Amino acid sequence: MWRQLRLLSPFVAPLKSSFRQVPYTWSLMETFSADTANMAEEKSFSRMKNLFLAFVLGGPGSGKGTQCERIVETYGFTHLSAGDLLRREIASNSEHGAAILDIIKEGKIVPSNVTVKLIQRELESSESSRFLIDGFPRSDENRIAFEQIIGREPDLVLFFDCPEEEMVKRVLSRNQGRVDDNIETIKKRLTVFQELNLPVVNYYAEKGKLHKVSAVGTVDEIFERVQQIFSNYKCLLDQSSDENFPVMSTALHKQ
Ligand SMILES: Nc1ncnc2c1ncn2[C@@H]1O[C@H](COP(=O)(O)OP(=O)(O)OP(=O)(O)O)[C@@H](O)[C@H]1O
Ligand SMILES: Nc1ccn([C@@H]2O[C@H](COP(=O)(O)O)[C@@H](O)[C@H]2O)c(=O)n1
Ligand SMILES: [Mg+2]
Repeated sequence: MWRQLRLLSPFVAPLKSSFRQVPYTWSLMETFSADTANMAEEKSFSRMKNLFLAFVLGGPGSGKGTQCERIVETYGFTHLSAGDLLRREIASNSEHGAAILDIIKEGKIVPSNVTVKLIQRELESSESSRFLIDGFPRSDENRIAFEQIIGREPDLVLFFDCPEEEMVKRVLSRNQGRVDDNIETIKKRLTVFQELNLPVVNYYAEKGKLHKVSAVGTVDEIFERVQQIFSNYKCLLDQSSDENFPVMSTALHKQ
């Protein structure tokens, strides 16, 4: 708003003396301001509509991040890990940083508007046209907030299905210094996974968008399963073709 006022100051100055014109000036400025906001919203809406969005779900340690790395290398997606975005907020001492840290330590879910706004910022500021949104949505509330704020649904949802024992083993041997990689927090995260994440998985299964991938086996074996799935999305992916990454089509033609 103040930026708008500054921009309009040359027009406002000659009117200063005329008291009766002030309300008119204000309403003019508010109209300009509202127009600018509407234009930004329309621009964002039209960008969001044309993106290829894949949600990547799975329990803690199921291998989401590992497989996302492979998908990025092969298909040129941009990887947005909701957990990484939240950890970045903590590291940058931002407004919500301390509260986010407490929630992550407890293995709970951060309020959806915080996470969706972080994702929105990345989607809007990137030049990429295809995104993997990893570890999101973690609850129905997450999913609904995304639909409301971003205004659309994903094109596909990958779900890495992994036995609990294997997930615990992988998390405990991850060694990346994460505050939530300890047995107490893992137990809580597994409960949250059962109670809040799985309903989202079921929601997308009912909508026919879910692709369940067995997360048992080597990284290569699992990635082969992922490639099978992506081969069915060739047309849709080509529509979101990224001039900077023509490898997408090549990789899919190799199938
Ligand atoms: N197929 C696999 N076999 C054995 N170890 C694996 C496999 N895939 C990933 N890992 C290892 O398991 C650990 C967890 O993997 P990753 O970080 O990809 O999981 P994640 O689903 O992203 O977990 P989180 O939700 O906690 O972020 C990592 O140390 C990773 O190297
Ligand atoms: N949609 C999300 C995603 C993550 N969190 C919190 O971050 C923790 C770590 O997430 P990873 O995907 O890196 O495992 C997770 O346990 C949650 O506390 C969230 O709140 N919402
Ligand atoms: Mg991860």
